[in-house]
Amino acid sequence: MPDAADGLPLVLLTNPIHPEAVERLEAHARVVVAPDTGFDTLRRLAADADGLIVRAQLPDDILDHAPGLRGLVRHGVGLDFVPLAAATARSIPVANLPGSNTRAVAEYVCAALLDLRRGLGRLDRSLRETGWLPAKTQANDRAEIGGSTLGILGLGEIGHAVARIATAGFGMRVLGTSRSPRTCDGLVEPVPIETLFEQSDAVVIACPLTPETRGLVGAGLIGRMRRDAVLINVARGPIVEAEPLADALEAGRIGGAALDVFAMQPLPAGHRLYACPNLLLTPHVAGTTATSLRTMGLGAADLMLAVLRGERPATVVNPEIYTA
Ligand SMILES: NC(=O)C1=CN([C@@H]2O[C@H](COP(=O)(O)OP(=O)(O)OC[C@H]3O[C@@H](n4cnc5c(N)ncnc54)[C@H](OP(=O)(O)O)[C@@H]3O)[C@@H](O)[C@H]2O)C=CC1
Ligand SMILES: O=C(O)C(=O)CO
Repeated sequence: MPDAADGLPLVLLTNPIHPEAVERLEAHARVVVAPDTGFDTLRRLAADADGLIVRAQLPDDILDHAPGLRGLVRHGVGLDFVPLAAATARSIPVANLPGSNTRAVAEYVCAALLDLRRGLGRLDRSLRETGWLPAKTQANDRAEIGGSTLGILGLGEIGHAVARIATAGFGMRVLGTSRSPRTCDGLVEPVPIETLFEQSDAVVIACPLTPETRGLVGAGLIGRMRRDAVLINVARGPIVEAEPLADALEAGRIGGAALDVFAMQPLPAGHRLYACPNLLLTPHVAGTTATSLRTMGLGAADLMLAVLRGERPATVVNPEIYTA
């Protein structure tokens, strides 16, 4: 592995990662954790970096500030956090960790679906704040999940995992829309996106953020949802337009929603979404469990060490740099 001035290459982490992963990296590299993820901080620290492990959005021009960078590794799946085209133009390998947090996200989807349907959080707050009210005023008037219809937009790792649990665990009918025709081993009925929104009791967004998916779920599709249907977004905030969603929730035109991701993260204080009824908000944690953090950390460390040894990382997403 080529040496930096003090004998070891420098790996910059945008955020802390699992301690075992840091230990693995430190056997071969110096590790620096950014004190914050402000773009100026990341640009400044990138100046000396040989490798960058990414858990936060990077500025588009980060590579202009990282003359010695030899590889970018995404601690997770979504590639919208990294300037992929710029890295490819500079022949810098980019790798990610497909499947590393799939189960965590699928379990989150189930938790959100159950809470939106059964209202455990709401009932807990009511019991503590108001006391024990007559059962009929507290009863959940929503249908059971079993036998209802789930719609999944994006039938990749997460979509497939959710479909498996929904069919085997809940006995749901599952509809799906994806870029390539997919049935997830026959578990999913492929349908056009309009049908997905019209016929589903719950819609899960599980596709990447791309130019095609940005703003895809707007007033048109939200307006097609059934009155008691719920929307769960675990993918990326900009795929779902916040204003028409807030309008629909406030007017009671849909049954509820759960959002783990937002166009602006952190979701700014005072944002309209905080006041919407029947809305569960979580701070981009669907893919984060003790299990997935260890898997992602060790996976990212191994990919980075491969890059620093001059090897092609196993999950490189811009393989064309090796053939050009
Ligand atoms: N909230 C969180 O903590 C997490 C969020 N995520 C987000 O979830 C996304 C999906 O993750 P994952 O399932 O692991 O990724 P995958 O790449 O396995 O799956 C994404 C799927 O979306 C499909 N897709 C792409 N474009 C469209 C489109 N325009 N319309 C419909 N489907 C489309 C892809 O189709 P095709 O197969 O044809 O390419 C693919 O099947 C990630 O990109 C990331 O942004 C991921 C992990 C954690
Ligand atoms: O893996 C991803 O894309 C995530 O969003 C995890 O935080």
